[in-house]
Amino acid sequence: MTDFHRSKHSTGKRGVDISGKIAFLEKNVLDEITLNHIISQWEFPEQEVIRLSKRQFLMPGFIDTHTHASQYPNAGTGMDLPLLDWLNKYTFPLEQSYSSLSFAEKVYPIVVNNLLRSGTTTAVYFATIHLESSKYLARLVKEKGQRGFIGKVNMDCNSPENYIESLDNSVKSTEEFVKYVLNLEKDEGRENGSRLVYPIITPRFAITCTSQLMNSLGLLAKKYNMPIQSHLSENIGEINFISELFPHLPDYTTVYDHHGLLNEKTIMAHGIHLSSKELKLIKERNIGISHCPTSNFAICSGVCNVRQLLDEGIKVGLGTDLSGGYSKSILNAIRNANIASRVVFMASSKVDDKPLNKSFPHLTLPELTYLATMGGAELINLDKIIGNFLIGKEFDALLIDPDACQSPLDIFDDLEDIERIFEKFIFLGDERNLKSVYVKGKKVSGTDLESMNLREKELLKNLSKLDGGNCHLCNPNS
Ligand SMILES: O=c1[nH]c(=O)c2nc[nH]c2[nH]1
Ligand SMILES: [Zn+2]
Repeated sequence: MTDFHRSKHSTGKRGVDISGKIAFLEKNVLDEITLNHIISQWEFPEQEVIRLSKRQFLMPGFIDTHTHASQYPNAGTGMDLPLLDWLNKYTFPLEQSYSSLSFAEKVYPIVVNNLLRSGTTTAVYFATIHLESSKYLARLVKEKGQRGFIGKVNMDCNSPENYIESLDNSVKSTEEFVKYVLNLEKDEGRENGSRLVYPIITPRFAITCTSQLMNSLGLLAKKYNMPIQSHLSENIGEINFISELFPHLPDYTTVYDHHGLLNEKTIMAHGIHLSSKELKLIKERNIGISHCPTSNFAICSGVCNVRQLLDEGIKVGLGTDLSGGYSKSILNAIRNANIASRVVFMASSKVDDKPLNKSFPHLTLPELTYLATMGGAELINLDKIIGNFLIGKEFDALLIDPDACQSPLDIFDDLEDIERIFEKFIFLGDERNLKSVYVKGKKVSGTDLESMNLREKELLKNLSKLDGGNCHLCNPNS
């Protein structure tokens, strides 16, 4: 039996307390007598105990360390071109549409709802260059109860004429955006735990930012002690263009360093084609790499050697990189990170030297799970607050139901233990298995009825075959 509890009433110690923090953990609660003992010991009301069924379990929420909310409408399309052509043909024209706030109002709620539904409790977002639409995304993330880092994108060169900012405007509107996001939670005392939404400085990449803009953004990040995100070493054409633009600097990583953009709060997406000198600099500056394998495969950017990054002691998290990556789901990123690590191994070994039937250094299930949770928390410097279930951390969690209605997992009772069920969820599961999604102790999404609005319920009812499974939709009496 596994139970947890959330109390709103008392300041006494609780499973998950009123500020959404984990107040205690108890092991081996195997019968009602022990449970009742714990209930009275911790003084919480019986009706607030949530009992998990035999095979249900909790895991930390997923952290998507790199995604473009604005590119969501393109997800699943446009995979026929490499990065720079892909940006020009598909991505910039879509992003330009967010000059209209009403376009953002149509798209962004769908993005945030869908990421939450996929178990992404924290997302690090790129918006677009547009101030009002970016502010709207930050408001929305907070309203929906997701944890988020929101970046107003900066681009003042090498960009389409209808999707570019002046240097002056870019810096001014970024500072306004930062102040706006910082003020969103101004009235909510920090005794309620960490904030939910943070601004993040977002030079798109060194191709679309002048030296003056990058310098100014580095100073702004310093002034407000803010994180920074960008793209690094994703594609060979991109790297060649960088060396044409910055011939006086030795490599791509140094370009960012030279402009004051690398520190322990910097997240760089991709980092596929890095030299050993660049790896050394990345380690020295303690920046994190967001590994985006779905995108790396989809637009043929390359295969990132995550084992090497980890061996160098570099922080790594996972990113979906919508819409270079076609999937919004971190489960999908985990699966592609697994494949990428095997591709790296197979490409680097002669089958004669290292027979594939011996153990090989692909990423393991614990490592993949780590990248999707604690690894991400380290990148965003929230590793003391979220990422696992230590006492005192905030409860960002997924309640997984392997037996959910129309679950893609088949469980064979005679064969399974919890490790196998967990592995099956990671490789076969999807949002149908996410019964509840919690951020800071509050349920923000999930398949159970209470968390859905009417439209969502109708939609799910239509999708469901009403085949007598065990969810409320299939079986209203259950
Ligand atoms: O995958 C990517 N998506 C983008 O939108 C982008 N912009 C610069 N570099 C990029 N890479
Ligand atoms: Zn990206």
